[in-house]
Amino acid sequence: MTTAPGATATAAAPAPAPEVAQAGPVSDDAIRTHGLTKRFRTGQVAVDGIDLAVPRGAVYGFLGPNGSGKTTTIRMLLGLVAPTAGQVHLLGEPMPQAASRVLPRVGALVEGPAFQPYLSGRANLARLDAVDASADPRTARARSDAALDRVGLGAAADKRYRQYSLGMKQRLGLAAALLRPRDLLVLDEPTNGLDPQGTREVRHLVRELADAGTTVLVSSHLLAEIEQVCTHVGIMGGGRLLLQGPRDQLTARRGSRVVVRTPQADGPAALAELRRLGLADATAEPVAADGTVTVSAALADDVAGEPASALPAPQDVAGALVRAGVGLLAFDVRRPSLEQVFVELTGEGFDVAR
Ligand SMILES: Nc1ncnc2c1ncn2[C@@H]1O[C@H](COP(=O)(O)OP(=O)(O)OP(=O)(O)O)[C@@H](O)[C@H]1O
Repeated sequence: MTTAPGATATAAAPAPAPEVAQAGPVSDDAIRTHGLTKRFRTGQVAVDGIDLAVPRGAVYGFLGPNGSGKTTTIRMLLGLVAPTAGQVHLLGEPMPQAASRVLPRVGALVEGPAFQPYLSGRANLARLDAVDASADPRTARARSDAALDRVGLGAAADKRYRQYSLGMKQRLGLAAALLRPRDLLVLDEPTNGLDPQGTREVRHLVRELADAGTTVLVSSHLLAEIEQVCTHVGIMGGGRLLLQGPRDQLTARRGSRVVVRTPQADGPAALAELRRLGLADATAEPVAADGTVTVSAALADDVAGEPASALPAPQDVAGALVRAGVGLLAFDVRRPSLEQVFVELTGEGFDVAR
């Protein structure tokens, strides 16, 4: 669990060396793992051979229920925990060998060394900034203030850390990750403890950082909270990476349906036409109070068991219905949410603990 937000994992890292030849296989991804595995002494395999691929420039939602292995994976990515097996490349360089070169370019919000409880938020950031050998001490105050403002903590900058709410602590952890420009941000449950407004602000911040060219990996067990900001998604379950890829493709491929509303009299014709077009699972809902009927059918290849090319495009379905004389009051393509995809894949609710 990520309960106590703490300092960045990068705070104590030395300055980046000048150009150094890359070691190991070169990948263009911001994060790449091969067979990454963690077996704890208890015998529990918390992470089970995962191949994570986070393209540069992506906002990668690293999602999964409590206990699915997200935090353990993130700790291995950052070199905070040694993998039992497998490899990690960050920004094209092998970890942990290249840690001193790579980590200064990586901002992280992870459970870790606590902030000093009796120091203010600003003073805590100043401490972290001071151990960064590459940071100019003359501009330390400006850096801390900018980071505090960015996460909405400007007004509480002089309050002691111990008086911060959980949400304020979480924001300070984010501010620490943002003390300097980063190529990659790794945020473990950044919305933990935040109210809906704070959650929206984090989403906004993530989008802003991504627009400025930073790759972001953001973990959450609350899928709906984060999925709207992601370009890519990886879903963990029981230590395995169950699904990974561009967000739109993941929901487009599974369980999309065309949904058509017609006058009641046209319902049977609509149903027949959808079946004739080869769409699976065509069903009609009971007639609504306004005398209309909603008919739907599966549009996705894996549901129909057909290659995608064999299925008509949505606009062709609409055209065929009109040609068949069906009165169209509404025509829609409904994609499932990521949560529905997850439930379909695992047969479990998203919040089920292991
Ligand atoms: N140090 C440890 N020793 C033994 N088992 C551990 C250790 N740390 C984590 N685990 C176990 O490994 C599994 C994965 O935990 P992890 O914290 O990585 O999950 P998570 O997906 O981040 O969950 P959450 O959303 O609750 O933070 C859990 O079953 C957990 O109990």
